[in-house]
Formats: sequence, C-alpha cells, structure tokens
Amino acid sequence: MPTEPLSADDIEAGLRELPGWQLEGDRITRTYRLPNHFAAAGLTVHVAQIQEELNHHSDLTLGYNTVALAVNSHDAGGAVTSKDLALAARVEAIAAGHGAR
Ligand SMILES: C[C@H](O)[C@H](O)[C@H]1CNC2=NC(N)=NC(=O)C2=N1
Repeated sequence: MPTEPLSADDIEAGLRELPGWQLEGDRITRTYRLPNHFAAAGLTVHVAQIQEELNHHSDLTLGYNTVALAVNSHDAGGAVTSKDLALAARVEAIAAGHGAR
C-alpha cells in the first residue's frame, strides 16, 4: 500500500466515509464512547490486535469509558496516508460491536 502523503482533498474525501473521525493537525483522530470501562478496555485490545495485523499503530488512549485514537504515518514523515484511513476503516467496522458510539 502506498505510503505517500495524501492531499487535503483526499483526506477530506476519506474522512467523509469515516463517521466521527476528523483531521486534527497532522493526524486523524476519533474518540469512541463505550458503555463502561471494561467495554473500553476490550475495544482497546481489539484495536491493538488490528494495529499489529496491519503493522500500523495509532496513539491509543484508554479512558474511564472512552477509547481515543490519533494516527498518521511515521514512514511518510508524519503525514496522513491511505494506511491511516485503512486503519480507521478497520476500527470503524468493529467498534459498534463493542457498544461504541
Ligand atoms: C518497522 C515497522 O514496520 C514500522 O515502524 C511501522 C510500525 N507502525 C507504524 N505506525 C504508524 N502510524 N506509522 C508507521 O510508519 C509505522 N511503521
């Protein structure tokens, strides 16, 4: 998968397909709210598993009942690439199953 930086238009187009995700500075971010702490911990572990599978890792923060992700591509000089959007899409696909909104 290319690790070329995406244009602002491409990032905007990608984020339109990712509800709740936004561009904050040079990273795409999302905070999921979970029914309770244990559900948030479970989503955190599941996201870590996906990130290992993709070999692409966000800053992943577990709160009382939240899971926050912030990611860009180090190997593209800290720019947003298709790898970041792909990670976000994988997380979007499983988050609701953990009770996230
Ligand atoms: C050596 C290893 O493949 C690289 O460091 C991977 C690991 N996870 C990564 N995560 C992110 N966000 N960006 C990267 O460029 C990256 N590269």
